Amino acid sequence: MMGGVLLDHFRSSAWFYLTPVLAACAPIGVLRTYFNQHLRRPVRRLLPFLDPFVTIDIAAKPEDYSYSYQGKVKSSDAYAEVLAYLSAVCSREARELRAEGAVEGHGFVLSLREGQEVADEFKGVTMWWSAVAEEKATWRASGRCCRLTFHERHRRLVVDEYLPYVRRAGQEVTFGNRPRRLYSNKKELNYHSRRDEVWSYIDFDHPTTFDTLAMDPAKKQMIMDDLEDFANSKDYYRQIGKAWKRGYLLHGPPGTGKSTMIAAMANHLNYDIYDIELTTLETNSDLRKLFIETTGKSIIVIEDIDCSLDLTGSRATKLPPPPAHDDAADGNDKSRKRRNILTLSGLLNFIDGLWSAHSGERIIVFTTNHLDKLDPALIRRGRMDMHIEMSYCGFEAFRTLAGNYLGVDAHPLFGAVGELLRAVEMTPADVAECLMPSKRSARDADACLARLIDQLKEKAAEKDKESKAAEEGDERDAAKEDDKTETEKVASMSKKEKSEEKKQSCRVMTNGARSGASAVMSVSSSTDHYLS
Ligand SMILES: Nc1ncnc2c1ncn2[C@@H]1O[C@H](COP(=O)(O)OP(=O)(O)OP(=O)(O)O)[C@@H](O)[C@H]1O
Ligand SMILES: [Mg+2]
Repeated sequence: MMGGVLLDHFRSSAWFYLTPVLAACAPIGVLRTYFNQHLRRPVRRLLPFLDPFVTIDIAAKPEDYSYSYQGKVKSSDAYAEVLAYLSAVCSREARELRAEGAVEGHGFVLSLREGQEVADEFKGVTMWWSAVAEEKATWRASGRCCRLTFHERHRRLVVDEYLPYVRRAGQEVTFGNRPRRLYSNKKELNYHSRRDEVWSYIDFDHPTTFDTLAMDPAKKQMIMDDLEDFANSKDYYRQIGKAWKRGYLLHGPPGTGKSTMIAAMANHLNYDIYDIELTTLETNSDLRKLFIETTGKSIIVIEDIDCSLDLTGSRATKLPPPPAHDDAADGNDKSRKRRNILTLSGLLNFIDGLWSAHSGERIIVFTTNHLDKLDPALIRRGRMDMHIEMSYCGFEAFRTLAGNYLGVDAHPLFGAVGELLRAVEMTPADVAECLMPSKRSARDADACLARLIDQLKEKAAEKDKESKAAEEGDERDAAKEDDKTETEKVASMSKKEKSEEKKQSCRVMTNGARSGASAVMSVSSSTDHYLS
């Protein structure tokens, strides 16, 4: 009775139907265990013989779906670099392409449409790239990926050489496709700030080139050669064990073209510029943070370094005087900051400390109007490899400016200008100002050159006046000096006479008071006092 009730209950429950299914599945589990334990390894060994090709997927979105601050999924760097690399290969070979706006700049990136394949040659080995839809696509990510297929025997070549090469080449394509940038540092930094939070940038579109830069042609050529040599010397720097960076110190009076030279350098090498405003930084770690967030192929500039910081003198941390009432609550924080303030040694580390050996080439440029104010440690060779003096306008520099502003290479007034430039000092900025035609449409060379000659003559007259005044001043000083020497002569004569008198009086006294030495001393000292 009891058994019948239980049987009815079992029949009406789910177990009645599940039990046969479970019984049927049991051998599958047993089989799987058996396969894992005994067959998996030999089968894996056999696989390369059956299918010798290996595939690597480079996904559009990284696994961790990192978000940018606007809430968008950040595209994987590697994927963007591979796409940029493949863009050139695709444009040659593929028949069904997709064109997308480049992540940076205004160009297009050509990529494969899904299911398409292109072949790429590397060191005589053929690699196949195809576009596939990723299996793990989610609502967040489009799930596209580039699949690389190659023969098993080229595994090491692909991993060690080909993939790094593809990334590097992709970075170069991306860099080359976008306009150059002028970065400037933001004021508020914290240790965890990302790159876009420490630097802001605008497109750098400065028209200056070495052709339009006015300076001595031989010096200009030397600088251009040096820059090119540096940019092509990656292996050399590795071989000699030096970080791939070079320092240039530009010094000279205001308006001689130091900033213009930096623009010409950036345009010549096609590098970005990072302009660091030191006065906005508080600590050495701020500087380090900025530096770490710079990229290769860049010029890091600190303008007017003598004014930016008190960097002269000792390398020791210079602590500002403590505030009068530093309340306990924020006292710790303040004192921590004060102990870690931006120092000369911090700056030296920035130039050639260990962490300056960042990937990629970097040029560091300092400018100053006062070379003599800088600490020798800061500008010694090796740190600032090349010292470039930007000087007043010479004739060759003037000819460049005349070409730029007036479009003339020769003119009857050039001779007069040349002579005057030899006699007076005028900065290229001032010369350029004179050569700027009042009406841009009509470049009136005669009028501009005549204006320049007038200015130069004015300067020459001023210089004459100054030198005459200086000569007169010198003569007056010399006359004063003569008067002074006369008076001094008289004074010294009377001093001599008086000391003679004193000696005689002493002799008299000594003779008179042979018995007491102290008496002699007192007399002589009172005589001295009198004389003085
Ligand atoms: N060597 C030069 N070649 C061409 N243009 C020049 C040159 N020097 C100066 N100029 C002109 O003068 C302007 C000012 O020059 P620039 O700002 O480069 O001078 P600077 O040496 O950096 O001055 P400062 O020391 O005041 O910063 C430039 O915009 C440019 O038009
Ligand atoms: Mg300047």
